[in-house]
Amino acid sequence: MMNADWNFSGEIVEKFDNHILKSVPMYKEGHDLVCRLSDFFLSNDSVCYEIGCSTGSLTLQLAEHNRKKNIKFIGVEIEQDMVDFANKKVLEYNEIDIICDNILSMNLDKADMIVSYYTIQFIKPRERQLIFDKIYESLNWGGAFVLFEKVRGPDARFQDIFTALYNDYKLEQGFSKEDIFDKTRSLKGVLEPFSTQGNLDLLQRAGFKDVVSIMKYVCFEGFLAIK
Ligand SMILES: C[S@@+](CC[C@H](N)C(=O)[O-])C[C@H]1O[C@@H](n2cnc3c(N)ncnc32)[C@H](O)[C@@H]1O
Repeated sequence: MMNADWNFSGEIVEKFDNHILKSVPMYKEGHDLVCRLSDFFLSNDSVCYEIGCSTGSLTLQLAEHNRKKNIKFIGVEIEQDMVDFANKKVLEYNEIDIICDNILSMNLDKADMIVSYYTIQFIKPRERQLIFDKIYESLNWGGAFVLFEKVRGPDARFQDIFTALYNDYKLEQGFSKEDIFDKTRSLKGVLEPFSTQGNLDLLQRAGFKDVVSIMKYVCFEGFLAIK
C-alpha cells in the first residue's frame, strides 16, 4: 500500500472478508442487525438493494434470512473484481443479482429497503447528496434506508480520542503498527468520513424526517431512516 492509493480491486478481493472483519468493530453484529431490521420492511415482492456490496456477504446474509419470502436482492458494486468474487458466492441464489455499476449513474427500481454498509464514506463528498437524493426517491413510502458509516468526532478533541481508541482496537486485532500507518496513508483522499451531524444533514436534505441511530461504537455508526 502506497500513499493515497487504497482501492477495492486486485489482490485485496480474496483477503477482503477477513480484512474488514478485523478492521470494523462490530462488523458481524451490524450485519445481523440489518437482517433483523429487514423483517420490518421486506415482504413478498419487495426489492432490496445493497450499495457497495463488495464480496456480497451482507446481500447473501439478507437473502438467507428472508428465504421464506419472495424478495429480489440487488447488490451494486463498482469494482468488477469484487462482482466476480461475489457472483461465485451467490451462484445458487436466484433471488440475488450482483450488478457492476456506479450507484451515482444507475437507475434504481422502487425498493422497500436500501442498505449502505460502510460505502458512502468512499464516495466523493460532492457526489453524496445526489446519491442520498436518489435513495430517497427510489424508496417506497414507509421504506427504509439503513446507513452505516465511519464517522468523525464533532470537534478536534473528540476526533483525537476516536483516533487513539481505534488505533488501540486495530493493534488488538493483530494489525502491526506499520500496517496501521500504511493503511492510514493509503486512505488519504479515499476514505472521507463525515461527522454524525454531517450524515444526518445529508439524510434530512434528501427528505428523510424520521431517523434514528441504531448502533454506535466510537467512530462507527449505524442509522435507520424511514421514508
Ligand atoms: C467498505 S466496502 C463495503 C463493505 C460491504 N458492504 C460489507 O458489508 O462487507 C465499500 C465498497 O463500496 C464500493 N463502492 C465505492 N464506490 C461505489 C459506487 N460509486 N458505486 C458502487 N459501489 C461503490 C467499493 O468498491 C467497495 O467494494
